[in-house]
Amino acid sequence: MALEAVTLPLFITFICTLALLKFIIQRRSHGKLPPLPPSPPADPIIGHLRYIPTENPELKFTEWSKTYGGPNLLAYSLAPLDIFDTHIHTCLGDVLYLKVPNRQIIVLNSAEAAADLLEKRSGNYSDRPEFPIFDLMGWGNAMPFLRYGKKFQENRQMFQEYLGNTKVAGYSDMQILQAKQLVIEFVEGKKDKEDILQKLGTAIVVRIGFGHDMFREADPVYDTLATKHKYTISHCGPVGATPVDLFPFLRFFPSWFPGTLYANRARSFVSFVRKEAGTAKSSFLQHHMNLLQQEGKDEIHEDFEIIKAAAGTIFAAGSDSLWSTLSVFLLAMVLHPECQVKAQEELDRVLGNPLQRLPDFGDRQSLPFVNCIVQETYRWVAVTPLGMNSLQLLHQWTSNSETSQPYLIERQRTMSTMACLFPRVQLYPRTFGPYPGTREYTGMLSTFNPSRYLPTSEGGYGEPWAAGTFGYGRRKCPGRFLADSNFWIAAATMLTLFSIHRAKDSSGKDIIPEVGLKTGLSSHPNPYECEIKLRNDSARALVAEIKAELLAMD
Ligand code: HEM
Repeated sequence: MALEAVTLPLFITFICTLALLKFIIQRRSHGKLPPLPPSPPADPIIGHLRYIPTENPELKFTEWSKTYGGPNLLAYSLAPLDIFDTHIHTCLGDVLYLKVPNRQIIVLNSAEAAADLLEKRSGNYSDRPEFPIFDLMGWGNAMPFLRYGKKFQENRQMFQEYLGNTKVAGYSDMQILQAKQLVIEFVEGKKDKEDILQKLGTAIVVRIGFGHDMFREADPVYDTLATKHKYTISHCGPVGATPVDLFPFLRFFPSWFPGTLYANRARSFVSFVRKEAGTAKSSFLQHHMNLLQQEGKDEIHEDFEIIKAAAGTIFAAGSDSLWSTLSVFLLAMVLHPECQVKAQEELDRVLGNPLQRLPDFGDRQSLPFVNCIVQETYRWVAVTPLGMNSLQLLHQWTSNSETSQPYLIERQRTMSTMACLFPRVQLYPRTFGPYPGTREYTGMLSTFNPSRYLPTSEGGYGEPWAAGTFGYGRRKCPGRFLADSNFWIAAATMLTLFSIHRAKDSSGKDIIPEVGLKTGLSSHPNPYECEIKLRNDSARALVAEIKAELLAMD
């Protein structure tokens, strides 16, 4: 008893001394370390939670960057300071530090800052944080949400094999056919333009992922996919920022508990993609299932789940992103008829005037201005798969602490790159040299100007393609070759055949759409109106040929 009376206080004193020593050592070592990147004022405990808007947070980040952001000196330890020129002090801030409960965020506001970390040190910045909301939806095995490790690398390999540049070249006939179907749907005018664009985005990835060919008219698989997917994208909240993401324990609480709304919506989402998909034609799913069977693995094997998740990812990551990109393209054409005219002059030179044929992939090199429109669409309003609302998927730091001058970044400080802010970096004189005229960046309203990429001898600014459309480093979009070729052929075909006009109001005046993005799992332009008409008689004749070709295939 007496011994216990002595040992307990001794033990408590020992523990307290250890804790005190640890605290002193940490304070000392942190004293020597550089500070965190600059940060706007925050609340105690909840940090910036109250100040990060759920709608278009990227605009707030831009505003904060101007006031609080620090220069991109993350590369300090990789390169000598003189790589930064004298404009550095006048630049908008490249790097911001934000804190919300359970998560610390480094916002990289420029392509250089993003490349410095996510590309040059991608070995360290390729992890992902946990996304409980997607676990609940049954997407825990889907590549975008996988932690960096063996499973991720195996997934990545599967994607690269099926969606690599050479493999995608083999899908060109199917992509051209889908672009033709898109044309006919516009000419028939039976459906809303967004439904037509969504169907194109879906048809291609469903064919590649699951081997299902979508019919032009009602298709039960498509109808289920479209309805359920629309529900999901509009009900799951901002990725990585729902209450359930920030406080994972909420998923275990009953539905009436505040904050569990997202979890309940997610629970009600079934992984319908896997059930609905047919596997009749050669596809990603069929190819990998055959491989599993050859290895003697049956349907309850863990690898089977991984393959189903990968095929589901092709659909989820690929369909909306193409749909949104096409919608942004039409919006740009409505707002900038001068770009349309210039592209059509180029198309007429290559395809004949009157038109002799539709464009195909072999024409891409001969159509520089069409290519500029494609690249400017990516830059102007950035869309990301799975709707990061211009925030790319969070990259997470893997090792213990990063002490690169002048900022300290520790483990669990989650990296978030901002696609929407990459355009802004192009205003920096230090990046691309001085420009004529003043160009003010105002978020996503920045000027749509495809000529910026043309050489100065042709009246352009000679800018390189904007960085970051498909992400950075080891998590860069594996579907980028497919996405880019899908978008290119659809855009080139539409420009060849159609003129895209502003709709008129009741008094006959042009309706000029406003540019804005929806927030949710998918970043999509706000609804806008436009008129799509055949451009001339030769376009009409080509459409009649396409119709006959498609009818013969039915
Ligand atoms: C215009 C269309 C598309 C755009 C703009 C786009 C863009 C992106 C971006 C920005 C990321 C995040 C990269 C990062 O974390 O650094 C990403 C990831 C991803 N994308 Fe795409 N993407 C598109 C189409 C597609 C398509 C068609 C597919 C599949 C067929 C696809 C599959 C994926 C996957 C699986 C990931 C996750 C990669 C990982 O976590 O390692 N994407 N995409």
